[in-house]
Amino acid sequence: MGLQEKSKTSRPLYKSFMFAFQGIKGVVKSERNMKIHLAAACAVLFFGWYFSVSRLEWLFLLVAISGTITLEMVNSAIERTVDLITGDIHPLAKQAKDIAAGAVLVYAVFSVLTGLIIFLPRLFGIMYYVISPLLR
Ligand SMILES: Nc1ncnc2c1ncn2[C@@H]1O[C@H](COP(=O)(O)OP(=O)(O)OP(=O)(O)O)[C@@H](O)[C@H]1O
Repeated sequence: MGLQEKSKTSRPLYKSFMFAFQGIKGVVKSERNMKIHLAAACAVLFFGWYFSVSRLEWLFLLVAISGTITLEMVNSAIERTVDLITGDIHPLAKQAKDIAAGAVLVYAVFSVLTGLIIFLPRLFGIMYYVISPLLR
C-alpha cells in the first residue's frame, strides 16, 4: 500500500506526532537559522526567568518565540517544496522563497522589538545600578 492509499484514520495518533517530531528534528539539524532562533529563545527564557517578568510579558515572549520558530519551519517547508517542484531558475520560485523568507524576517523584527520593550528598561536598570557608584 502506497503512502497516499493508506487511510489517515487507520494511522495511530502517536505516529502522526512522530512524523511531526521528525520534521522538527530535521529542520533543527539542517537549518542554521533555526539554530540561531533556538539559541535566542533560550536566552529570552533565561532572561525572562532572571528578571521575573510578568504573566503578560511571558505571554508576549512565548508568542514571539513560538511564532518565529513556527514561521521558520513553514519557510523551510516552502523552500523544499519549491526545490522539489523545480530545479530550474524561475522567477516564481524566487518569489515564493523570498516572500516566505520575508515573512520570517517581519516576525523576527516583531520578536526583537518585543524583547527590547520588555528587557531594555531592566537592562538599563542594571546598568544604572552598576555605573552610579562609579560616578559618585
Ligand atoms: N529555483 C530558483 N529560481 C530562482 N531563484 C531561486 C531559486 N532557488 C532559490 N532562488 C533564490 O536564490 C536565493 C538563495 O536561495 P537559497 O534557497 O539558496 O537560500 P535562502 O533563500 O537564502 O535560504 P536559506 O539560507 O534558508 O537556505 C534566494 O533569493 C532565492 O529566492
